[in-house]
Amino acid sequence: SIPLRHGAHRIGNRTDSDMAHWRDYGLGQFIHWGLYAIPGGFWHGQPVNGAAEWIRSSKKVDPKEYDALISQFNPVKYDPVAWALMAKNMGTKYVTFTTKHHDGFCLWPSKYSDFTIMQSPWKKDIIKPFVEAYNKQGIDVYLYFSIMDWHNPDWRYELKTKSDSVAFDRFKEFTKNQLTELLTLYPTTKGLWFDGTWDKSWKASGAFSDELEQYLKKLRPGLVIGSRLRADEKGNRHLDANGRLMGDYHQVWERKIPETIAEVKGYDWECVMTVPENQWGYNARWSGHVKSSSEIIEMLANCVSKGGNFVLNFGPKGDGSFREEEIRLAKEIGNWMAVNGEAIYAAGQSDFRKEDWGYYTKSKTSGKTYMVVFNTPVTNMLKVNIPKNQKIASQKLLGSKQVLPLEHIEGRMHYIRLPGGVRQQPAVIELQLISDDQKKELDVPKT
Ligand SMILES: C[C@@H]1N[C@@H](c2nc3ccccc3[nH]2)[C@H](O)[C@@H]1O
Repeated sequence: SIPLRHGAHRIGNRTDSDMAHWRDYGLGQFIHWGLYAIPGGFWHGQPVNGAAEWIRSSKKVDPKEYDALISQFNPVKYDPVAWALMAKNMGTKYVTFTTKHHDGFCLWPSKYSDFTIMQSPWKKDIIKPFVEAYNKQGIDVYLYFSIMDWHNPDWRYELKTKSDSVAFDRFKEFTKNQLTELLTLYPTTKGLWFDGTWDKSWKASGAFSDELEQYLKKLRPGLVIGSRLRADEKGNRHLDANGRLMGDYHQVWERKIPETIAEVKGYDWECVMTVPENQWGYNARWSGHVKSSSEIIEMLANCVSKGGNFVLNFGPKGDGSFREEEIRLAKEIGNWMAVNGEAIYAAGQSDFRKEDWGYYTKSKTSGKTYMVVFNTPVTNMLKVNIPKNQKIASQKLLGSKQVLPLEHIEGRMHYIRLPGGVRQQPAVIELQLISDDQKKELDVPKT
């Protein structure tokens, strides 16, 4: 292997309890909120193509004109307690919240910037009440932080000259100071979600990104940081020059889900997903396909069946209120999670062969296997191929606890008959399995 000083420092996944807790989340919420929510995808009355939180860049807005949005940021409907309750009712276990997106606007009172919530009419810390409200609901908080910062004059896309490097050295110090602020002001933060690290300047800063990660983890032992922060000294990201993951989980899955379990490569991972096609910040005009709760639940089950977490994004409006579609989605997902959460929470990949009707998950706590059924066959007969030395002791519909008929076909092939009827959401069947020898004991008549 290639000798690396700033490549992966660990072979395999983290084995500590903080990471085990992260692995068990199943369902998370992402929140993108900032100045971009004010224009909401429109500029001078015209819709702007691209993601709403990128409007400054995609519309090539005059920085002074964009930054002047700060004078309009006065979210009178911001209610973190209500936000946290909506998340709780959705069944959310962790939340990732934008402290600073690419535009450089800080939602916390940073001492190192003149472009923060304190310079807006709101004049109060947004993050602190948010963290308190979510923690009160038992939801862990992760802070999103964009390394790329369009507002900071020392930011560079690439380091061409000596003066670029001098400026970028100042920028790296600024970055480290802001991250220290965040971990100090919000000590219950469980992890940092880095973004904006794809440019050449950062790829040339592998050593710094490595030292920064080690510094942050020393400041907060147990902190969870994904693979989007680091670069190795050769400019590789996510995987180092030896193909090893740099970070605690694979953070490449933005708006995409691994097709096969092979693509997961055994790493911890999470998928972050938007409701419309590609809008993270509030956009007044959602064009294209908007996902239904059924589609979102299908993605959630898909991720958990492959050992990952699924994080759904919400983009509050500039005034701090949520749009109707997102409020409805949170409710519908929450209704399903209330009945079927045991198939998602502290669950992961099962050893059953994937079938067309949907996904298997396996609970790490109950040991039970779950069938999350999306595509009911016209026969209502669900194929189940039982792995060697295992038998199904019971098969029940979650919610109704109704025992379903099990028919042996041949060999390890069985059918489970799903009750007919139209369903809006996927049905979940709980399988209680026992090993063959256990079954023999059970079959022996009591003397
Ligand atoms: C989690 C997501 N990451 C940001 C982003 N910017 C991108 C530019 C190019 C390609 C992908 C991107 N994702 C999005 O603005 C959002 O914050």
